[in-house]
Amino acid sequence: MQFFITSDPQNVRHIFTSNHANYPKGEEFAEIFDIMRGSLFTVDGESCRRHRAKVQSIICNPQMLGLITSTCRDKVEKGLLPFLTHMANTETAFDMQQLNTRYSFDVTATPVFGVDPGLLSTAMPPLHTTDAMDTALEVPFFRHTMPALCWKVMRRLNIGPEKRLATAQKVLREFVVKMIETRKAHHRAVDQEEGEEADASLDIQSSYINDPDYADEVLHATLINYLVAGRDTVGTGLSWFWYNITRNPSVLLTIRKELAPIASRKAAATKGPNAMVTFDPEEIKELVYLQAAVFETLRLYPPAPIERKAVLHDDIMPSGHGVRAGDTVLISLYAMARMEPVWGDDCQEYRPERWLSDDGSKLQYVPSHKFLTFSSGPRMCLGKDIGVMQLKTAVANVAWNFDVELVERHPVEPKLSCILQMKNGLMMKVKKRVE
Ligand code: HEM
Repeated sequence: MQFFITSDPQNVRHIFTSNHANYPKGEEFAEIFDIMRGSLFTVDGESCRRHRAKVQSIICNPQMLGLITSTCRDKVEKGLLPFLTHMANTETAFDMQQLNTRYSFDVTATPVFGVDPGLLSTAMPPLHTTDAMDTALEVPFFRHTMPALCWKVMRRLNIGPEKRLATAQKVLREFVVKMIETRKAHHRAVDQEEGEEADASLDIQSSYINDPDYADEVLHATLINYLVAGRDTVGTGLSWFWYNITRNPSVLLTIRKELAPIASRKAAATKGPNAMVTFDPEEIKELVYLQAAVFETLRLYPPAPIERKAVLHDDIMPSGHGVRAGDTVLISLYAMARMEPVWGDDCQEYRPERWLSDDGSKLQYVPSHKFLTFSSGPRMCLGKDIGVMQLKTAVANVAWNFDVELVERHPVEPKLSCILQMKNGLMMKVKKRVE
């Protein structure tokens, strides 16, 4: 098998849009991510169209969007801010990456299962499930880079990284089964109490449980797919955002300037020693600089740093390179963000202004084949607006109420994984901000 590796936006447009039928995810992709096999993430063609339509109808439903938004608001106000207040009062350093994992896991899993896993509660429970998710995305990175025969032999013998992966997959499946059971028990209890009146509360899993297209294995894969789509991307994006802010403090000042008019309207209602101004997702929706700062992080540190496609038929790329049926195409989003022909001389700099019109009042249109962070074409991310809302809400609330600093000499570097986490976490300190 041959790899064709590219970071050329014209090739990307060809692969993801103009000739996308020739570049499916392919059978090997489904094998590499076997924990999600049968879910939208791993399928092509007609099956993909059916899965996508179902996901779209679920997450675009206004009631579901309302639940996702209120979960986000609650987790920020009752989880994230109290935790940071405690860290500020006790002047304790903490791992911001781990905190973001707790936040993004809870905001994702609560609407998916209709049960709050409570990772962001004051008890700070152990992170067995999220650790398992990390492993479930780390080991496939190595599967991408070695001949399939090698990792399949290791899987058969249950040795090396494959042994870790098997354990992680078991933890994840058990978690999903437990959440399904918890929800069913809740439904039964409500039905008994209220007789004929069915439980009208909302969650994503209920839309799948009685659907014959989603038998056990596919149901589990689908629910895990939701967790990965939401938790890994948002959590990772947040960590790199705070890292960028510690290196570019002027961006934080500009974000606060944009938040100030909303904050001053709310300040009168929030007096008291530990009082904080909090921002609802709806209130900050239109803030363009905040959005630009988030996009700039997602450009430089795309949570999913590589895309992989199979080649069905021989083809010629816009760059003039030929690919053959059976080849594999890899696209490095991380490299693309750092290429002068794509983003200009200052491509390595963290500069939210590149996203704004000259007077700074509007976001500029950037085509998705250049800003590939949410993918492009018919397989583009379905949760982009949700993810951006969850990122902006966490950022606005923390940015307004706290000063942040990186613990001195803490080594920040990416981990080798299908998700761009930090290898050593992100050790930070926060101080309660006095205006
Ligand atoms: C910062 C946040 C996010 C980023 C950067 C992101 C990025 C991506 C990327 C790169 C893909 C394509 C994956 C591939 O080609 O294999 C994707 C697909 C997808 N995303 Fe997101 N995502 C984010 C948040 C979310 C959220 C919050 C949800 C759910 C509510 C979501 C739902 C989906 C779904 C369902 C797909 C599959 C589309 C398909 O395969 O046809 N995403 N996302």
